Amino acid sequence: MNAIEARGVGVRIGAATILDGIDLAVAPGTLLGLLGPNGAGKTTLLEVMAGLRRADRGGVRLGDQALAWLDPMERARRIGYLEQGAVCHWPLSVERTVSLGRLPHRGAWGGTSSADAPAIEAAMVACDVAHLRRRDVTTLSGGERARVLFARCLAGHPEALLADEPVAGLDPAHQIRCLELLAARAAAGVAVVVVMHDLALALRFCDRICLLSAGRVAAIATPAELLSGDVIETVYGIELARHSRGGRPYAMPWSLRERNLP
Ligand SMILES: Nc1ncnc2c1ncn2[C@@H]1O[C@H](COP(=O)(O)OP(=O)(O)OP(=O)(O)O)[C@@H](O)[C@H]1O
Repeated sequence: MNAIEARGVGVRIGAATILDGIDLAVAPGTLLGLLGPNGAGKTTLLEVMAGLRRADRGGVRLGDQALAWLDPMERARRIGYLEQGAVCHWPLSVERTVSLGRLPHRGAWGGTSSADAPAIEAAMVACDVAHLRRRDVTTLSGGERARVLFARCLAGHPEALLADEPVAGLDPAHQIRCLELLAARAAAGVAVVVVMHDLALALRFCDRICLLSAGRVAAIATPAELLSGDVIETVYGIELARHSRGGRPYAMPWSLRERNLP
């Protein structure tokens, strides 16, 4: 059974169709990259899959249950959502911020459990922010803050993890570390969806890639399958430089197909 699945999801805003009949199933143990040009609908789809935005058509299933019928606390416990932009509104310490990822596990009376402290510590270590634990999150650099918010998400041990551009703003070492962490969560049985713009990293790390274009699915395939055709070039209007390493094909954006930019 799929851990999380969008079925026929359609979203309209005013007169605009933002998403149109999206079917996307993510099995446990899969790291799925959600890619596509700016404005293709990636964040909108992730918000629908996280239960943060209502679809006008279709819906989302988490395991064998309709997401819309889940109690919000259970939904927060089972789905980890990392929003785009690494925004922290409150001047909390790093450790306290990461501990907020455990809130959905609190009982009706708000009590902590013995699983909280190890989960918080492991998430801080995994995201390389343990040394910042006493710092006020609002004083961190953008990349440090992004890692803290990622740690908050990991600390909740969700069964589906939806991350919107988690590697944006990270240096190359922390980008690789972040994607290795997501791959490790997937290997542990989590269904992971990661929105990204870095084609080379997506092709390198993701098990499958869903390519969105103007609110529709242009392709869902493995990196090798995608690179055996030209759907990536067509969707982005670019030429790729193709390579392979250790038998695994990858590519990087090389040039525009048409020079119609200013
Ligand atoms: N409140 C809104 N009113 C009008 N249009 C909106 C609104 N919210 C989103 N949109 C439009 O919906 C489309 C999809 O937006 P979305 O943020 O999902 O795209 P995206 O693929 O995540 O883009 P990016 O790669 O730039 O982050 C865009 O054209 C955006 O302008």
